[in-house]
Amino acid sequence: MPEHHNHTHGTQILGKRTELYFSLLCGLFLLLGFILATWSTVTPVIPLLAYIIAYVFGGYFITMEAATKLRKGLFEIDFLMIAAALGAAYIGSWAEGALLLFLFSLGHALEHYALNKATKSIKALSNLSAKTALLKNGEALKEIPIEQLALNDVIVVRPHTKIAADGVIIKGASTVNQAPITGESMPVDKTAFPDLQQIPSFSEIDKQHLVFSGTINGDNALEVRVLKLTKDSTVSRLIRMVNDVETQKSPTQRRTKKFEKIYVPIVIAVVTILCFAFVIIPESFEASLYRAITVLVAASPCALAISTPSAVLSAIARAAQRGVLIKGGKALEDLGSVTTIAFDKTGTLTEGKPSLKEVMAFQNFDKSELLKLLFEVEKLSNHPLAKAIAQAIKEKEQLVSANLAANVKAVQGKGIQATYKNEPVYIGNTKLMEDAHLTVSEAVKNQINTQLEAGETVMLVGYKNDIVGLVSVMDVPRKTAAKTLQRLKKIGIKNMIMLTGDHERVGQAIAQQIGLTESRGNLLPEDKVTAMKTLLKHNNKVAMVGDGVNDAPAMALSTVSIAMGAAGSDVALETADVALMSDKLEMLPFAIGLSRASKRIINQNIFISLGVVAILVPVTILGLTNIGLAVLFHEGSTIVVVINALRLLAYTED
Ligand SMILES: Nc1ncnc2c1ncn2[C@@H]1O[C@H](COP(=O)(O)OP(=O)(O)OP(=O)(O)O)[C@@H](O)[C@H]1O
Ligand SMILES: [Zn+2]
Repeated sequence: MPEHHNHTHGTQILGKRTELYFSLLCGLFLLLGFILATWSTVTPVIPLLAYIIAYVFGGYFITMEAATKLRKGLFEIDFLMIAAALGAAYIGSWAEGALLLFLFSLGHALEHYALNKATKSIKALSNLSAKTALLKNGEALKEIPIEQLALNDVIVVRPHTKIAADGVIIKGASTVNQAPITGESMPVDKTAFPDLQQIPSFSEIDKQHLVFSGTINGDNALEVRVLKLTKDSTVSRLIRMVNDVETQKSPTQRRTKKFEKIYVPIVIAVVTILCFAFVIIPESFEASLYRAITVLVAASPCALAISTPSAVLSAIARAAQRGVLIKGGKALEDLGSVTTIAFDKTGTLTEGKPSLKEVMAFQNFDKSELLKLLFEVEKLSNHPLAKAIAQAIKEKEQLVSANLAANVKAVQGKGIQATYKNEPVYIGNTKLMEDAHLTVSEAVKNQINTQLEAGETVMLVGYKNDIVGLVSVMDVPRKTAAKTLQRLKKIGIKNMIMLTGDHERVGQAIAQQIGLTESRGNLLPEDKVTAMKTLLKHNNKVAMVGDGVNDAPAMALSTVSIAMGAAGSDVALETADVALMSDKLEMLPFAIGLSRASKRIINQNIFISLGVVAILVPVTILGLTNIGLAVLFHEGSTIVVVINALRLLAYTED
């Protein structure tokens, strides 16, 4: 029953650990009672008194929980435990009853302690943020609480201090330790945004100019323009999301819960029947009751209840330490069971920062005019191809923006349309030209093929009813891509498929270089959806790794969506099931390996919990053990299961 492990009912008079102290006090009075009872000269009333006090301390929290649940009409483990303890008292086995309450409450206090430990690394995130910021006001600096920061405020970040807000660097260059958010241990180089006149929105700025609240500045001072309020910062949202994660149940958790719903009433029924065993077999009512209570203890599915949530939480905590946000038990279990992964190409398997290869003018169109057109139009688009083209031309030609382009509209999977000097312009693939009723001549087609042959991504430029030029770029695979895919294969991923909007041939070339099993090109976003549907039909569970640029619909459809570089992308962070905060593809085998390990541990835990019950129940029914041993094994398995789950906190890839 995961709920009762997540919060405590009743008093907290001894602070956060009241539950633990109460349990220890219970144990203390139990011991006292035991000593007094064996000390023959005292009257039996005195040890009894000690046992009663032990009952009060041991039973307090359990009774509170049982009562809350009873009010909701739920009979759960706590209720069973109270019944067992009261029954033990009735038959005069006060010591055993007190032992039961002691171990049960200790077990639970330890569970809570363990779970707190698991959530601690996540909760530590909330301590990440700086408390104050150095606000720059003209030349004056003023220290203010971060909550008072407003958008577009400029703050100064001194060397080796925490960055107090999400924003863009406007002055200075430094290295920043982003480990708290992305899990990357290497500091990242950051520079000022080049064009302070026109600062785009947060998610359109290249990450080398962005800083995040909670990360740590290196050797040089920075000036940062605040682009997000404290409550909306990446770290605040991370904390919020991780807190939500705890309340989402995994499929196994739901299944065990369902099982308990049927199982617990059966236990109650069997135990009730056992109370009347004396009717059939020659024994006293007390003997029957004793057996019934022992069976009750043995049959309680306490370990089962804690086995999955403790593993899920430990795994999520471990992932968070490495900059991987897994949003709940379902995502974790799905990720642990996929054997098929679909990848987006641009920005996922490739760097996403293509270099400009060729700019070619046709039809006597002036080349420098073509360059200018490309720069003006592409700088208005935030597609990675557009960014690369605009940036490269700008640097090469030393262009400054003249704002000659307007009305930019992205045509998904095809390119963009806009106006340049008030005339319609189209930049994109052949499909886009066809849509615009521009005929692609044989000569142009041949030129496209030449470029494709070299592995370049080709785009055409249609302007004033003519195809006036061609531009090609080349994106390179991430350095770690090939190795990562190899590792994925090793841990059991069978199908790795690339879904790209780029030309089939470019896709094939990249796929071969890095070792994908399959590549599909020329896909519009809706084709990616269709491809995903087909994959799901054949493989049942499919993960999709992407950046959300043109693959959001396909990602949404996948069993488990994985966003890369989520630290800079609001949408990806919010919508993906798993977010790799860093841009590091190599975190994928870690995340999947961890998920698989969790699945294994969950299965082991369920096996242990059910196994102990399966052995203990017949043994107790046959009267082969006493209540003390039943208590020891029952609570022992709970503790074993929790410790097994905690191993995930130390998970590393082999
Ligand atoms: N802003 C743009 N400027 C020029 N061409 C574009 C632009 N956006 C898209 N295109 C053209 O449309 C094609 C498909 O784009 P899309 O965004 O679907 O995929 P992609 O970025 O090439 O690859 P992936 O699907 O792997 O991310 C591109 O290959 C390019 O030819
Ligand atoms: Zn429990």
